[in-house]
Amino acid sequence: MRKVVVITGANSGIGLALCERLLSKDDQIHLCLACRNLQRAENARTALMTSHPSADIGIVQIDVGSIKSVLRGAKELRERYKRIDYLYLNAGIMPNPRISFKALITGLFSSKVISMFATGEGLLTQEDKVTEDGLQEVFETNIFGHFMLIREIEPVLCHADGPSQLIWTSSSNARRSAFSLTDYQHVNGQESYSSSKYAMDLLSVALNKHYNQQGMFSSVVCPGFVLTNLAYGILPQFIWMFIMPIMWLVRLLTNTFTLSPYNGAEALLWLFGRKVESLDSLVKYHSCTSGLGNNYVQSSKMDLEEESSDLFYQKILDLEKEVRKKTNP
Ligand SMILES: NC(=O)C1=CN([C@@H]2O[C@H](COP(=O)(O)OP(=O)(O)OC[C@H]3O[C@@H](n4cnc5c(N)ncnc54)[C@H](OP(=O)(O)O)[C@@H]3O)[C@@H](O)[C@H]2O)C=CC1
Ligand SMILES: CC(C)CCC[C@@H](C)[C@H]1CC[C@H]2C3=C(CC[C@]12C)[C@@]1(C)CCC(=O)C[C@@H]1CC3
Repeated sequence: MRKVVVITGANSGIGLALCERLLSKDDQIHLCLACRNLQRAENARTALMTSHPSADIGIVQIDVGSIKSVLRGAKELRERYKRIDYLYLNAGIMPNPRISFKALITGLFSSKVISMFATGEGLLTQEDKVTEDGLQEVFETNIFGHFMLIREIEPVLCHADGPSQLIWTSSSNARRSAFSLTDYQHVNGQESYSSSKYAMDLLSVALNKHYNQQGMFSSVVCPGFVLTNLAYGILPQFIWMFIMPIMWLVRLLTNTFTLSPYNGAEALLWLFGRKVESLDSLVKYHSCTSGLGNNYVQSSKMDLEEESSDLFYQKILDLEKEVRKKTNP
């Protein structure tokens, strides 16, 4: 039977590169592009069909920043598929990013220069806003919408006849100090992206604890720094192209400058087909590119305590209840 692979945010960047690479690895899969914009999803399907003419590709409209859309999209997935083998939780935003050039210049002359390039720590702030659902946009898009999607399609993800995998696109920018259990949506602060990506680590650990016995396994990936629409929101594309030689030099310092979506998708692809017994819930998988341009996957321990993961899980379950009450009074 064909493996069913659903990917959110599949129409561009890392998501689209992952689709290309999955089809090259296994052309027998059924790929489902879960995107908010149908025209962009159609364009992506056309591009994928050009390189893989016999590919089996479906589309489902899901805006993970809208509860209504997630519920509608999830219903469609439940009706369409008996089982989903892989769910890549990849869609993500970093709205209104601002670089602190002062921090960048200071960082260049400090001992933290390598970690600054690897994680972007201290260099970026964002401006978040409240959605129609009354949630912080970055939290809802990057985390909560995806969580609701998982909960809604649980019946097709959890089965006795073989495991299913959840694979989150997190970030090296995920930082414990940007996250607070008392402000898990990051209402107060300007590092909503970093906070949401840290929350992803906490959630993945909790999901493993609650769902492994039901056959569902969750992993977290860091794709490195990749030049995609997300990066073009930080600096215009022509500037990135102009400083490309500098970025290749930075690659000599840190293997996290993967730069191309193809390279960034390395660890996401590596997890496809991996035996779930070999995965460690407390580990993140990093896409890495060497100075010579070779790709490989590296793992690192997550910076968290299981107790925080449990507490966050309880909070997200409470929020789910509240949101469901509002949606179906
Ligand atoms: N680029 C980088 O350096 C890094 C990126 N990441 C993560 O990788 C993931 C993919 O981003 P990347 O490929 O870089 O950037 P892109 O902007 O190219 O891709 C983001 C994808 O997410 C989709 N998306 C955004 N908001 C929503 C929404 N509300 N509902 C459904 N889909 C949505 C976008 O759709 P649309 O085209 O309609 O906007 C797009 O397909 C993100 O989670 C990002 O945080 C992690 C580490 C580094
Ligand atoms: C000369 C150039 C190399 C200078 C670029 C400086 C910064 C704009 C970048 C250095 C590290 C980058 C980075 C990200 C954004 C751009 C940088 C801060 C991310 C935060 C983008 C989104 C992520 O998920 C992680 C990235 C880490 C590295």
